Amino acid sequence: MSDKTVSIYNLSDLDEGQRAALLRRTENELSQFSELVVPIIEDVRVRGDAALVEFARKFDRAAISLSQIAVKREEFDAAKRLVDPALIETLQFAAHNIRHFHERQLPEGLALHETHPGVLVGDRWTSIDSVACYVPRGKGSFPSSVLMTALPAKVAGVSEVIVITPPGPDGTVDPATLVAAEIAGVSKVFKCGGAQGIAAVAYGTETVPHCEKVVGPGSPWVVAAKKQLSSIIDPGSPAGPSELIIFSDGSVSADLVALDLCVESEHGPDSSVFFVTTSRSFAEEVAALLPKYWQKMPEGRADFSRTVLSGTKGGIVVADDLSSAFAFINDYAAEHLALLVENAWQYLPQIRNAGEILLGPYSAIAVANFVLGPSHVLPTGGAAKTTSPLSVFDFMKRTSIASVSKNAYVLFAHHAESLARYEGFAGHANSVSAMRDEAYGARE
Ligand SMILES: NC(=O)c1ccc[n+]([C@@H]2O[C@H](COP(=O)([O-])OP(=O)(O)OC[C@H]3O[C@@H](n4cnc5c(N)ncnc54)[C@H](O)[C@@H]3O)[C@@H](O)[C@H]2O)c1
Ligand SMILES: N[C@H](CO)Cc1c[nH]c[nH+]1
Ligand SMILES: [Zn+2]
Repeated sequence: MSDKTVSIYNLSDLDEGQRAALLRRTENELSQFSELVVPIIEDVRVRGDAALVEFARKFDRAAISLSQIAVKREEFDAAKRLVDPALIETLQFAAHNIRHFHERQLPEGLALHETHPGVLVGDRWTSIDSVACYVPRGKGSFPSSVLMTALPAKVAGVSEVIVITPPGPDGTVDPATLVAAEIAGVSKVFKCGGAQGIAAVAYGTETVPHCEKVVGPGSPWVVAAKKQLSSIIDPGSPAGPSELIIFSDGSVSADLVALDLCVESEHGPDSSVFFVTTSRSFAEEVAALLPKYWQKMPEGRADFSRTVLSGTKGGIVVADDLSSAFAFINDYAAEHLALLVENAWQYLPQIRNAGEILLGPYSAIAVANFVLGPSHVLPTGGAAKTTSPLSVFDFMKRTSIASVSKNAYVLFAHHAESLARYEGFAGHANSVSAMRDEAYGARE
């Protein structure tokens, strides 16, 4: 047991520096990881599979051989025998909801509008060619993350979807992760995690194919490697250590708030979890309840939660009024935001920045993490200010399409020539004027 106590901050007592420190996440402090991943990445670039085998031994304590990097058919079959059928049913339930949610997101393949007679402009959406889904395995296993990344990619139509994940010390992939991959229609799974896994899909190795993009959550090693390799592979939006802000006006029980504070704080000491409220007495009530719920958790997880909630990356924030509470929430731009209040819809207009907003106690954070439908891979580290949750759009690209008829060309050529001459582009101007003359000629 530990004597750590939950941090309680009075927002109005904080100076600018202290407030800014609360908004900072582990992910924003990547410098030590950024340096350490450089030799790992370089080694994978130069030595490929041989480096992956060595790093699996060093960082995952897994003695795998070159021929064991790619998961074999027999390993999928063995995994299915090992996983409880009830859990397989749950994975199928989650997959159904995730697939359904993302199918509804799909844009029209080709959407054109006539802006002038004879002028069609619009967008064509096509899928990207290949993607690697990173599935973590350091402080737990994440079959749910397979579904939350691979299914949107599959729905988007990506033809090559692979999974990379660290091997366990026995050299195997977590069995439920393999079952989830099969449910998602992914047959290529590779045993490589951390920075070395990201380098493998960026450069390609003898066994691991190069991919156009890598998505999925991961430890700071993964996040730092993605940043480092962003000119070689599209690293997607950041998905670092889990984050949660709970807001409550006191209209639900303090127990409910305390229980949900334990949710994302149990991921690891690098997670960030805050409870924001305007009531000091409610804050103290929630803080006093936390030890009761830590006792109901395994010591390792309880210790992560205590560390987060009693440190500087978590705790309870007491605001003087609702407007300063929501100002903090919007500045923070949390990955997950839970409104634990009776009438949650009333607060929705106050929130501009969050990866997801869970309205009311039944739209529970744990339900959203696993089975609701929207992907649990959401922007972390404050990126929710400018980026969106993982969706089919991460696996598709938009191409502008335009078609101008001969008759419509005359008007457009006239205006294009004006701008071309103003900007000093004679080649541009000549090309439209010559073509316009030809079009005029054709009309006369
Ligand atoms: N944002 C999301 O959607 C989401 C979802 C699930 C999990 N998460 C987060 O993902 C993270 C998962 O992290 P994790 O650690 O459990 O798994 P991980 O697979 O991301 O990291 C483990 C790997 O890191 C590498 N590593 C560990 N120590 C190292 C060292 N000293 N030097 C070099 N490499 C080293 C190893 O390769 C190891 O396999 C957690 O922070 C969790 O909060 C986020
Ligand atoms: N909290 C993670 C996303 O931030 C999702 C997850 C998976 N398993 C447990 N939690
Ligand atoms: Zn979680």
